[in-house]
Amino acid sequence: MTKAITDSNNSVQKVAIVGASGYAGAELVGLLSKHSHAEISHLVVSENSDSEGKLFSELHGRFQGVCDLALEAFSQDWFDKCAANLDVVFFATPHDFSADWAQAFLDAGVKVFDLSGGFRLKDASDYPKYYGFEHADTNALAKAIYGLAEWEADNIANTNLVAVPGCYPTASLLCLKPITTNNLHVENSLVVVNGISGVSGAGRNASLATNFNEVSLKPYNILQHRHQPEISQESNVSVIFNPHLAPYKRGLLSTVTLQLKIGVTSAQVDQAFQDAYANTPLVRIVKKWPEIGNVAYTPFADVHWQYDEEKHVVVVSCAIDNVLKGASSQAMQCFNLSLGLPSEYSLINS
Ligand SMILES: NC(=O)C1=CN([C@@H]2O[C@H](COP(=O)(O)OP(=O)(O)OC[C@H]3O[C@@H](n4cnc5c(N)ncnc54)[C@H](OP(=O)(O)O)[C@@H]3O)[C@@H](O)[C@H]2O)C=CC1
Ligand SMILES: CC(=O)N[C@@H](CCC(=O)OP(=O)(O)O)C(=O)O
Repeated sequence: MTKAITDSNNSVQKVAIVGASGYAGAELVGLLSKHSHAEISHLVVSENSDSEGKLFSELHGRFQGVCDLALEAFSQDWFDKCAANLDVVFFATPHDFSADWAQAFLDAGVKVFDLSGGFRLKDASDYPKYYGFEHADTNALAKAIYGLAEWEADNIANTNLVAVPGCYPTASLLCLKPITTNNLHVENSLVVVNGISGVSGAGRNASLATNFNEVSLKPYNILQHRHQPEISQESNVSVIFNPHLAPYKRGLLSTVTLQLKIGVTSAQVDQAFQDAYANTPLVRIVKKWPEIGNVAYTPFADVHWQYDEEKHVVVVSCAIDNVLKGASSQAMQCFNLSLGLPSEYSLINS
């Protein structure tokens, strides 16, 4: 049963979205436009963007009449003029932009919700290896809170810097954490995570590799994807991560396989998932294997598992919309938690 959504908070936050011309930023603009505690002050793109000066709704036609603000170009001047009047900024930008600019917004008293990977990894030395740049701000990195909404609600509510999880990590961790936080798995055993994503996961800028005519179904970035250390860090197990790209627009599915300790029963496994998700309206325990078609364009995550008690193997699968639960709607959940609202506020029944 879904819990009632309470709203005793009267504050209205002035927000800016940097990266509003992109896929994740655009979804966020749509969600924030109907949020009763948000007033969109600025929509921002890069300094030399082709989109500067265009109306947001000109670029993303389905938001005509929903948000018709003009896109502004980010620069030091923009920051000096606008940051002090903001309460909140969302970065839906490249990872290095977030790493470079978060502290400046924090110093100006602005809460930061970063949808990129700029603040997700605790070990700064992973940034050159997995992201291709030295992290500019290891102090802020150490303070950032990982924004997996169903698992980190209290920490998210008490920070000014949220690292919103990656899309594959969101689905993978929702599968893994009920098992690993209860220590049901065999320590140091092989944990395999297979992920599959539609092409919107690669962002809006055209590239041959993500051109619809070029994409069939194939693994990519095997044994080197930047989400491997993120999933391992947040599940506390070292995982093998196998991402796949498929020819559809929206949605992502992650299926994980773990070896459980001898003696672990089906009842224990079921209980671990019930304890985690019985009261989380946006994570649905479903009775059949999850389908992308049931979650695409929604903020829901659908989770299902099967345990073989004789082989001690559990397989868990989770489907999400990569741009929503994998990015923008999870950022909204974090924003809600920071305001003391239920994380699903304005995301369901609205
Ligand atoms: N797509 C997805 O499924 C997911 C994306 N994310 C993350 O969200 C972020 C955005 O992703 P996505 O929307 O897909 O990417 P897009 O490529 O679609 O959009 C990127 C946005 O960032 C803006 N931008 C680029 N450089 C700068 C800069 N230097 N200063 C200010 N703005 C800049 C672009 O504006 P313009 O080009 O007009 O200048 C554009 O609005 C990324 O970090 C991504 O990893 C996270 C989870 C899932
Ligand atoms: C299909 C595709 O290319 N997906 C992207 C991941 C999505 C994304 O934008 O990454 P974050 O979740 O880390 O922000 C990739 O594999 O790099």
